[in-house]
Amino acid sequence: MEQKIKALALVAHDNMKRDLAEWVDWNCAKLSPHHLICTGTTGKMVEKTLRDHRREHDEADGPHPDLRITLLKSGPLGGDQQLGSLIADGRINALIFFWDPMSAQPHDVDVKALLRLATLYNVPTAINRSSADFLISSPLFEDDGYEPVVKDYKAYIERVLK
Ligand SMILES: O=C(CO)COP(=O)(O)O
Repeated sequence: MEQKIKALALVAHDNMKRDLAEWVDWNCAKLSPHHLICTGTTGKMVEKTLRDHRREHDEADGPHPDLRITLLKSGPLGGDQQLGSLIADGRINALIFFWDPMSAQPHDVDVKALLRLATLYNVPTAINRSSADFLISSPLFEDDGYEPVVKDYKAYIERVLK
């Protein structure tokens, strides 16, 4: 049976982009069937990595599905916020975000907001290579029936203000 297409968000800060490129290269076959949604510069790198991988491994891997990849704005120019908005709309199934623990970012508040929304909406999130390895190799990654539970915020929404 065909696997359901997931919307996978991929993001990396500049110092972590090499790590993400290696991870994407290693996981090309698992990622390729899905819709990849990336911040701008990360997306360009992910797309190049996947195309190079396919060119090199063409015969070994057999026919490839078309790449589905969406490039949002670059992170510091609003890409993290665009991704956060997609999460709030329930349109992201997993977030792989290799953020840089050693450098301050000009858009630190956006980074924090993105990670906050991913937590709030219980989106499976990986923040480094080992957690990304665990996420993509989990049987739940292949399980089309798995729906993360989102807390019921009805009481909060309907609270009476004095
Ligand atoms: O800054 C980012 C995430 O916070 C990533 O943005 P780029 O993919 O455009 O480099």
